[in-house]
Amino acid sequence: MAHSWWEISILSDPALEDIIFWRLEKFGFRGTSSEIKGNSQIVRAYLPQIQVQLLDLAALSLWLRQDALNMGLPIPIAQWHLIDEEDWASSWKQYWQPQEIGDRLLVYPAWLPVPESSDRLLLRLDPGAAFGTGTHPTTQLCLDGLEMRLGYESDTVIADIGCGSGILSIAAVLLGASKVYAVDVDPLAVRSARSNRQLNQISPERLVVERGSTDRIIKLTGGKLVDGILCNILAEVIMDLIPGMSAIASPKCWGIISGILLEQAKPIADTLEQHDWVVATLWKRQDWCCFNIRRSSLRVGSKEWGMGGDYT
Ligand SMILES: C[S@@+](CC[C@H](N)C(=O)[O-])C[C@H]1O[C@@H](n2cnc3c(N)ncnc32)[C@H](O)[C@@H]1O
Repeated sequence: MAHSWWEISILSDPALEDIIFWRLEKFGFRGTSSEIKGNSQIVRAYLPQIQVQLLDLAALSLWLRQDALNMGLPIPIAQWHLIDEEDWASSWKQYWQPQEIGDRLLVYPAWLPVPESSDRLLLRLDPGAAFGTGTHPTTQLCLDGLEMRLGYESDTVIADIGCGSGILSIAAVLLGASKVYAVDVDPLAVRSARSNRQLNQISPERLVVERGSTDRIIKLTGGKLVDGILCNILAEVIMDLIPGMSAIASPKCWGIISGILLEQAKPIADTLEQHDWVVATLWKRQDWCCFNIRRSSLRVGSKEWGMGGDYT
């Protein structure tokens, strides 16, 4: 039987975009897109019908109303209706266009014809029901960080925790990583990442995609430690995953960690430092931030060698 999906569209002041994305993500919405219409913006997102009750959507709308009032902005107009699986699959696609990210990547919807030539690395993607189209600021921050990291390294083994559509893992391979282990707790994400792996003609040996989290990485690598970690999940989840990240990290491991709102940066940075990570830089885009971290293996007495990030 075909599933039905909620399609929610929210008309608002563009200044509310971040908070709307954040609320939708917390609700589990996927395929989020935004479009500017005059002085306003429309954010659209989709969620399987069975995952949410009508009353929850009304509550979401009240939260958004409260957010707007707190920020002194016009109250957003949220509308929702049910669409069937086929309509869902085609409706959000029309709002998602090819997108250049950083200096080297071009994220390209799978259903568009492949361009004859491009001076960028083509990352073809059909996220299906998974998160990760490249439109979200946190994904973009991670891709920027990855591009910079892999520009200087070769023969790098990477773990992507919470791979979603596989966008970061595939970018890592395109940028030269020798092996990537991608995990996600959501079976739909695993399916999506595997099919995107195939779409980009990457072998299952070079990009391993499995269901799970940090503990699964240890099993997949046979206990070998990784050189780099990508993790773009919400701050609350990252907090719990930090010990697991330390357990899979080699002494020179780096990490690109995002999904963190600016006001959540300090507790996350403190916890990272307690687990022997140095927060080297903090990048921000809109209200979101991304930590570039590395293992604090260079210690002299209790003093660490490394740049402290400004995350207060
Ligand atoms: C915000 S999406 C990121 C997707 C993609 N990596 C990107 O950057 O666009 C977060 C993903 O993390 C997954 N996730 C949530 N908690 C997790 C956990 N404890 N371990 C592994 N994956 C998790 C979710 O299922 C979701 O696919």
